[in-house]
Amino acid sequence: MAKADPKGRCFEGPRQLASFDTACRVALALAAPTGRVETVPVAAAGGRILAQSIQAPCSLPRFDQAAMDGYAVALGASAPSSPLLLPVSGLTESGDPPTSLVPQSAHRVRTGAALPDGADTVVMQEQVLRRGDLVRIGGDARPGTHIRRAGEDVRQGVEILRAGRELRWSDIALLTALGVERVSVMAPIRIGILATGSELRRPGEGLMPGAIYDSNSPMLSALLTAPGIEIVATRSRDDLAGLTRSIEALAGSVDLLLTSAGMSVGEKDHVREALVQAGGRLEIDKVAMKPGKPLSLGQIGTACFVGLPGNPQAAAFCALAFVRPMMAALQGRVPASRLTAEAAFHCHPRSDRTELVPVRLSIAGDRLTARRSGREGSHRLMPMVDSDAVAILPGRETPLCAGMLVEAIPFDPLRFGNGS
Ligand SMILES: Nc1nc2c(c(=O)[nH]1)N[C@H]1C(S)=C(S)[C@@H](COP(=O)(O)OP(=O)(O)OC[C@H]3O[C@@H](n4cnc5c(N)ncnc54)[C@H](O)[C@@H]3O)O[C@H]1N2
Ligand code: MOO
Repeated sequence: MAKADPKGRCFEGPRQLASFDTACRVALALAAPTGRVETVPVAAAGGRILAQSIQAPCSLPRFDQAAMDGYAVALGASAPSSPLLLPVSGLTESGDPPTSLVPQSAHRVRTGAALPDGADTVVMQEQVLRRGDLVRIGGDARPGTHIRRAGEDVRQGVEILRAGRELRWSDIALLTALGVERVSVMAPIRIGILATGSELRRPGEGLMPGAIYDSNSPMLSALLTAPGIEIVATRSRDDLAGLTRSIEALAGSVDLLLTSAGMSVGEKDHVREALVQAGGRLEIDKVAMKPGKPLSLGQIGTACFVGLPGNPQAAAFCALAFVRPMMAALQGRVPASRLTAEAAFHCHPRSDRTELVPVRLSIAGDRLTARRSGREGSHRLMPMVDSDAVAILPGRETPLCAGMLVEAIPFDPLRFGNGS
């Protein structure tokens, strides 16, 4: 049943503070993989999430080939006991079809050229003496060297890339070398950003006293932009009917709907109510965190809903802690891991809240350290400009001292162990 909140507005949903960890879990649970797939040219697939595992359609190298510019010869099992004088019987350039080695001869080869049939060794050209059509191969030539064997890099039929992997430049090289033209990837995740606030203007629009520029929408777009992510950003004034219409309109066309501001307890903070009027529901209404306490998580139709608080640090840190992992879940991939760093600061976090603080990371020897940046205040932008991660400080009764380990989320995702 719909309940009336203290301001008498009609609103359905939970009203107690969730812990930060609970909110992280709920966020991920709300974001079920969309399962939508499309095929794209391999050259355009960097950063996209592979939808189906791929088996090697052929081997790499495709054929036995020379690993050095030099001479292909047949030495047999052991090195020659004395220098060999051999006539040069042919030449294979890279790209030439394979030929056969004339017995008791040396065959000129370029790096990457098909090894002539019958040859078992390539001697580097720096290690031979050439006189006219003869080469002298020293007794130090080692049989079987400087040959790349067919299939030594990739064997035909083996699984080379697993579904869920974020394709990177090395994968593009591998797939192209194997002759793969198109790959099946997760179709783009659509994100709608709705900045609410009658005070908001765009740079270029006139700014009356008391108004501000909407920096949250471009900030969030920049923070969330990635291959396979489509973002549409709009703006709404602080009126319930307009906000409800904007939420309805966006929710029908996105997988993830983000609103900025309008989450607090002011007369004009209508986002929760607009969401409910538009047919949505809330799972989390407030979170025991600082900044970001008014954060809300829910669902509207098939879209996940994240109501971000308006203060820029609160909006950005909630996007890093909740929205980025939700994007990963919608794409069917594992969210990026947090980092562990040594605190290079001292503070007294609150016992009842998780604090998110901007930090600058640095590497000293084999230690990653996190130094707190800027002054407190979630309206401030400069601490974020001066940082490269947000540290997560769970509520604690005792001070956090320099040298203790803290978890941090880097602003730019670091990717290791890419899911396969
Ligand atoms: N009486 C109370 N007041 C506030 C509380 C509270 O618990 N009781 N919570 C505070 C916290 S914490 C936050 S965070 C903010 C959240 O407020 P809203 O989500 O309702 O956002 P607004 O009040 O509309 O704006 C807050 C702040 O952010 C600026 N803002 C808003 N949108 C943008 C934008 N697109 N770009 C840049 N800056 C934006 C806005 O002008 C305000 O300065 O509420 C506290 N108050
Ligand atoms: O989320 Mo608010 O920014 O804690 O101040």
